[in-house]
Amino acid sequence: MENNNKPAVPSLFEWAGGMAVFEKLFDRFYDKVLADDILEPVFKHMSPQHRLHVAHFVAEVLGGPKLYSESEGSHFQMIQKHLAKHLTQQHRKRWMELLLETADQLQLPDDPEFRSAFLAYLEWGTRIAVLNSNLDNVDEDPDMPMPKWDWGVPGGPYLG
Ligand code: HEM
Repeated sequence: MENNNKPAVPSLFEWAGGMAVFEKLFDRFYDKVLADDILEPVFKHMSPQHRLHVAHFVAEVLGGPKLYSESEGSHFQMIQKHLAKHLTQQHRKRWMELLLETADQLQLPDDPEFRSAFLAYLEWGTRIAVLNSNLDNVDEDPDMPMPKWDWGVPGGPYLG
């Protein structure tokens, strides 16, 4: 029988703390990127909106509002932004390292359930970014939907 008293499972976006958390996370992160020897050359020409767009993209993937796809871009456009950037595993690893360091500094939830899902998405997304960055074009539907990431095997946060 269905248990109607079960609390609703929050999205990863809600559990992380909402949009202000994502905007601050990527703002601090790109400050670090621009001060980093390995990543600065890759990002030195990024637009002033870049950090906000990436924050909104990731927030949307994790269950947040559709700010990115409804007014800033699309999954297809995001893929296009990485084409021919010739990213390496060294770039990707430093990107991951700085983002996770920032997440710790801003005290994003550090429960195993949230962090394993968050890390899984970042691993997936950054590896695809590297793959696409070594292509000149991709044969994808321009209307392809945004990816959606959820809690995975744990199914939700540990609520005690
Ligand atoms: C989960 C992983 C990632 C996501 C969600 C993501 C998302 C995005 C988005 C949304 C844009 C477009 C921003 C805009 O509209 O201004 C973008 C552009 C870009 N991304 Fe990523 N990205 C990821 C990983 C990476 C990695 C690992 C690198 C390199 C180490 C990278 C390098 C770039 C570059 C160079 C641009 C173009 C910047 C410019 O406009 O000059 N991305 N990314």
